[in-house]
Amino acid sequence: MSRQHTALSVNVNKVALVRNTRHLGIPSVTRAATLCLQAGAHGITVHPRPDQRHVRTGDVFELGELLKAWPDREYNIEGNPFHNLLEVARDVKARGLPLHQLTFVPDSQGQFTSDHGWAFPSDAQRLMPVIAEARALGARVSLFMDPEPAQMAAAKAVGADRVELYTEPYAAAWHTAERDAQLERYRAAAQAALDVGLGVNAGHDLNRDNLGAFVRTVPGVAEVSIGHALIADALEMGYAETVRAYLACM
Ligand SMILES: CC(=O)[C@@H](O)[C@H](O)COP(=O)(O)O
Ligand SMILES: NCC(=O)COP(=O)(O)O
Repeated sequence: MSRQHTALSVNVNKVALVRNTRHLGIPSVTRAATLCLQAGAHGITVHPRPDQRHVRTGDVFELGELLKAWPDREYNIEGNPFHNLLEVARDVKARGLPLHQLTFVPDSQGQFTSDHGWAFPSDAQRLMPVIAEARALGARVSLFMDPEPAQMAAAKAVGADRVELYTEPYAAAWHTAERDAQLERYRAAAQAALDVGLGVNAGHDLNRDNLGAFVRTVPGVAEVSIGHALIADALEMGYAETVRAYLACM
């Protein structure tokens, strides 16, 4: 039986990070997204952090306008629903822009980068109303989660549609003897998610080396969102060749 297709969503945060060091508008975030979509990326991811250090609210709207012209591609907006994410999502919806998926990430304000998932039962009560609001806006809700099989039923119970498995521990183990043990953790977590009816996404520090083994070993990965390594590769190879290389890994 053939393996399920995994979508590649390109996170353009790091393009905005470089752009924000001057007031010249280059490199263009929308141009980067266009080139990635033209090369076959299945979607675009943004993580508009409250400190606006990379993708900013205006970028979210401009990318939404861009994605209107690509109706078969997905827009994934990540962030903390207890900070700015829902406000951004309400504005996206009010402007009639695509709002396909909201990925809830439990980052603190000004966090260096995402480094953990939601925890149950402690986060359950506060997540339920914000998940309900996001779904009422028409978005699929994905919860950023550590690869803990025992947590997946709780993620389903609070109303999530998917989980995004936080893959930094896997990526960090790639060149070590822990690689297979890490892969087994993610395989078991994904299976637990699938068993309770959740879709499975994955992301953080995935790259051209570690991506193939992940999607071949972990069952049912619907989408990977990749930013840091992919944009670093694009500095050397260009967006189009880089996206094609990541697609070939899958
Ligand atoms: C949730 C997640 O893993 C990504 O959004 C990652 O945090 C990218 O954010 P930065 O580009 O700010 O590191
Ligand atoms: N959700 C993960 C993401 O969007 C990108 O993470 P990274 O590849 O920048 O680590």
